[in-house]
Amino acid sequence: MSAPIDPGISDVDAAEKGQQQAAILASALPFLRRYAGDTIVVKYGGHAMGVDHLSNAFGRDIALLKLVGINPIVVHGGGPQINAMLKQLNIQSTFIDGLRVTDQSMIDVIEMVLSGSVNKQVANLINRAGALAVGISGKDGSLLQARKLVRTVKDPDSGQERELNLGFVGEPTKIDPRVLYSLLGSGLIPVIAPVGVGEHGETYNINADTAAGAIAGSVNASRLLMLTDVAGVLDENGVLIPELTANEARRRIADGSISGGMIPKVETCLAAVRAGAKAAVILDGRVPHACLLELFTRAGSGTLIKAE
Ligand SMILES: Nc1ncnc2c1ncn2[C@@H]1O[C@H](COP(=O)(O)OP(=O)(O)O)[C@@H](O)[C@H]1O
Ligand SMILES: CC(=O)N[C@@H](CCC(=O)OP(=O)(O)O)C(=O)O
Repeated sequence: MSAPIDPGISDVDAAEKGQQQAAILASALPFLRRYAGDTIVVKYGGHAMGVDHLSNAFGRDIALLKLVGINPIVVHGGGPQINAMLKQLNIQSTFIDGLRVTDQSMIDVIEMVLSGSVNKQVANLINRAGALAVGISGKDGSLLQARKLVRTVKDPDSGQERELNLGFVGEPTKIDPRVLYSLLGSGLIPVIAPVGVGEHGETYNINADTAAGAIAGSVNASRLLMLTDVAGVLDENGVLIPELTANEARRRIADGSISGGMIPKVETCLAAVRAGAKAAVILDGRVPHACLLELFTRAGSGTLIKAE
């Protein structure tokens, strides 16, 4: 009998461990069959990006999905990275309902951070894990077409509607998915920065959740996974809500128990399932291998928002 490779592990232990690993792999079979050939859009959040062991696990998850015959498309954020760059440049920014008010002095910086450093870092994470990812901006191939987002609020005193000026914040008007199909058809993984292009070639800053939802709808993704820095949507006592209907989501946004950055996330999930995605999940990006846990185990996690 040959000696075990690791002197600390006996042959019996190694065989047992091998059996366990094989059983785990085999238990993924029904899930692999369910998603084979499907397109899955993953929103990779700014906060979930900052930690090395989590981002390496994310890169490996996406590479693994591709290598088992699923088509992942990654849309990334970069809010914290934009904050850091604006701070270095002494530019203040404010948020309204989770959206960064974006003036002329910021839009070039935001485009540089999102389409430049962050986009390439995310693609590189996946490439290092053994699959081939290509980083593009939403402007490439006119993928993410947009117009200025108009938000109105009711003035509490007069009761009249008034327009908020969010500057160069865009909302998607049309997705041209040809560049995505071209990359997917060549066995590549698209990694998209949430920067949109207007009718006259102008650049728009699009919330990454919103961009991911619009893209998921346009390619009829079977799942939209939104990785973030909390367990999912929490109720007023901080307890995870495992499943959310459209009505309950709207009620919770109106009563303020869903606020800030969670608003675009939930609105996006609702819009994505309305537009054709079969389900959307808000997931805890602080958990290593959150994507694999969600797709390949019965445990699942986070908050599921389903088509009604
Ligand atoms: N009901 C809620 N459940 C969970 N998080 C919420 C809720 N309401 C507001 N939030 C806030 O939304 C944040 C997630 O949004 P955001 O910071 O934009 O995430 P990301 O950077 O991952 O896109 C949470 O960290 C939390 O502070
Ligand atoms: C309009 C708007 O708010 N755009 C976002 C784009 C990046 C983003 O959404 O990043 P996270 O997913 O990391 O939050 C911003 O400027 O921060």
